Amino acid sequence: MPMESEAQGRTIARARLKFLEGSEPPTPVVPESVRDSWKRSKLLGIGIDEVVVPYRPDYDRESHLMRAAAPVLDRLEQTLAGSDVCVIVTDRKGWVRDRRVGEARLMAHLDRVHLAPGFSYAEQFVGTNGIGVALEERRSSVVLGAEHFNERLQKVSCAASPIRDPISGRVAGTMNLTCWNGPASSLMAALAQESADDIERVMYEISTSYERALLEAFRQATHYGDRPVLCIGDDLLLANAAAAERLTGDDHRLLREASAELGHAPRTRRRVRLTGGTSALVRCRRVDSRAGVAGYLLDLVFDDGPPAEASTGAAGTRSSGGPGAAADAGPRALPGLAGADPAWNTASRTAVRCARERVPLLIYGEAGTGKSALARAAHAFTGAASAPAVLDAADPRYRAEALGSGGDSGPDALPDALRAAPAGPGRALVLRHLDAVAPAQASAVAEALTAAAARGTWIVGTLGPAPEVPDSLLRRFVEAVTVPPLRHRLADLPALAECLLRRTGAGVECSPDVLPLLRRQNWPGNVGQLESVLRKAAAGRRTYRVEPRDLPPSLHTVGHRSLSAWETAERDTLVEALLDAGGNKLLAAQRLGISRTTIYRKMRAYGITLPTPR
Ligand SMILES: Nc1ncnc2c1ncn2[C@@H]1O[C@H](COP(=O)(O)OP(=O)(O)OP(=O)(O)O)[C@@H](O)[C@H]1O
Repeated sequence: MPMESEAQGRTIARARLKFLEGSEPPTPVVPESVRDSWKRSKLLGIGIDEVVVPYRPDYDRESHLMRAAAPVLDRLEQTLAGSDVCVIVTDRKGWVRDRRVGEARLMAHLDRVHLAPGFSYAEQFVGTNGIGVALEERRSSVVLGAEHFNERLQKVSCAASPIRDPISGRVAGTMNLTCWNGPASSLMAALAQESADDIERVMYEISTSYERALLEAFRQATHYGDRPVLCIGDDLLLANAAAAERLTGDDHRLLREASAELGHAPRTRRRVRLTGGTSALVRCRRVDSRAGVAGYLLDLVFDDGPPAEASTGAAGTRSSGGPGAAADAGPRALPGLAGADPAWNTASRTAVRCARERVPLLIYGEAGTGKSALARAAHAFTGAASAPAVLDAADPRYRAEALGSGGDSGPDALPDALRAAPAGPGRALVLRHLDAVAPAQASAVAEALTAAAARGTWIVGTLGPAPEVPDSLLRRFVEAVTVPPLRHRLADLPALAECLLRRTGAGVECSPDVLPLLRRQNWPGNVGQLESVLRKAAAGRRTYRVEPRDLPPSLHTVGHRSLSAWETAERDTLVEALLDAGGNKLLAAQRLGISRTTIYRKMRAYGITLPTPR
C-alpha cells in the first residue's frame, strides 16, 4: 500500500482544492481511480464538509455473506486485538453490516462520520472512500486521508476489497480496513484482500452445502407428479415446468418475499396474490442444510379465477374461478377497451357470459381499473341497442343521511332512481360503488335490484377490493370477477395508451420514449389516472405525438416518498426547467439561479431522472 507522506498528503490536498475549483487533477499525483471517483462525486453533488448518509439498521443477519463473514471476522478480531485498525464488512450496496476491533478513539471518530453498522458508505452518498471506490470499480482500492472527497473523512485511510459470490461471480460486499491517516502499512491492502478471499472460500463451502440440500429437496418434490414446485435459495431459484410456465419474474420476487416471511416456521401455507391478478395457495417448507437454512421449497396450487376476495366477498356468490371459467367462450377484446392480460381476459369473458345469460354480476377492483367500462362493454357486446343505466351509490344525492328536500335526495333517492331506470330484456343496470350503500338503504336497494332483474334487466354492481357491504345486498348477485390493477398488467400499457389516445379524437400517438416513463409508475388511480394523464398530455403536446416533455413532472421522477405541497412545487419547477433546457443541467441551474451542485442534489432528493439532452 502506498505511504502517504505529509508532503504527498499536502500535494494531494492542493490538487483536490484546485479540482473543486474546476481544474483537472494532475495525473501522476492523484491516482486514476481517485481522480475518477472525485469526478463522479462532484457530478453527484456530494457535500464536502458534512457526512449525510442514509441509515437502515435492519438487515438479514443470516444472509449468505454475513454467515460466511462471521468466522473470518472472529479470527481477525483476535489477531488484531489492541491494534488501531478497524475491520468493516459491507454488503454489495455499501451498507455497513459489521465493524470489529479498532481502539476506542478511532471507533469514536468512525461513529462521528457514521462509518458504523446500519449506515451506507456507497460513493453516491459520501463520495470518494475505500468502500465506495471498491464497489464502483469492482476491484481492490486504497484511499488515503487527503484523497477522500469529503474533508471529514481525511483523518483516516482505508483499504477495501470486493467480496465476490463464488458461484455467481457477482460482488456480494466488501472487506474494508480503516486506520488513522499516516504511514499506513502495505499489509493493510494485503490483509483486506486475503480476508475477502477467506470469506469467499467460506461462502463457497456454504453454497455447496445449501445447493446440495436444495437440489435434493427439489428432486424429491418433483420426482412424482407434475404439480408446480419452486425451490428458492439465497442466490438460486429452481422451478419445474409446471411452475415456470405460469410465473413471471415479478411473481418470483413476490414468492421469494412470501417464503422469507413464511419460512420462520418449518412448514406453513398461505394464499399469495400474483402479478397477473390470479393467486396461488403456497405451501412452504424450509430446507435445512448442515451450514444452516438453505432456502425454501414451495408447492403451488394456482387459483385460475379471480383472487380470493372476489370469491369470498359475496355471501352465496359463485366465483367464476372454477374449472368452468376457463371454458367460458367469449371475446379477448371488448369493444372500445384494450388489454390482453390473463386476469383481464378472464374478467372480460365472465362479464360477457353473464351479460348474455343475464346473470347478476359483481365486479371488484381498485378505483379506476375499468369496472364500469367492463360492464358497459360486455353489455354492448351482446348487441344491446341501448347503453346501460349507470348509477353511482357514492353520489352525494343518494346519501342516506341527506335531508330529503324533494324526490331527488335522501335515503329513498337511490332506490327510487333504481326503480326509475329503464328495465326489461336487453337493458342493463350498473350500480357503481356498491360499498357506498348505507346499511339503512341496503334492503330497499336490494329490492329495487331484484325487481329490475325480475324484469329481465342485467344487473351489475361494482365495488372496491375489500368492501364492507351488507349481505342482503350481496346476495342479489350470483357471480363475481376482479379487474386487476394497472400495476399488475403493465404489459397492457402500450395497447391502453393507444386506445385512450384514440379517444381524444385528434389522431395523436405516443412517442416510444413515453412508455418507459409510464411503465415505472405505480398508478394508484389505475386506467382512469392513465387516461387523465394522457388526455392532458395530448391537449398540451407540442408535436403530432405525445413526447416525454408533455407528461406531468411527477412522471419524470421515481417516487419513493410523499411530498409536501412546497416540495411538490419545487420538484415541478426543477423538472420544468430541466425539460425546457433540453436536459442540460447547467443551463437549467443557471436559469433557476442555483448552483450545479444544488441541482444535482435536488434531482437526487426528488428522484428526478435525467431527460436525454437534446
Ligand atoms: N381496458 C380498458 N381499455 C380502455 N379504457 C379503459 C379500460 N379500463 C378502463 N378504461 C377507462 O378508464 C376510465 C376509468 O374506468 P372506469 O370508470 O370503468 O373505472 P372504475 O373501475 O369503474 O372506477 P371507479 O372505481 O372509480 O368507479 C374510463 O374512462 C374507462 O373507459
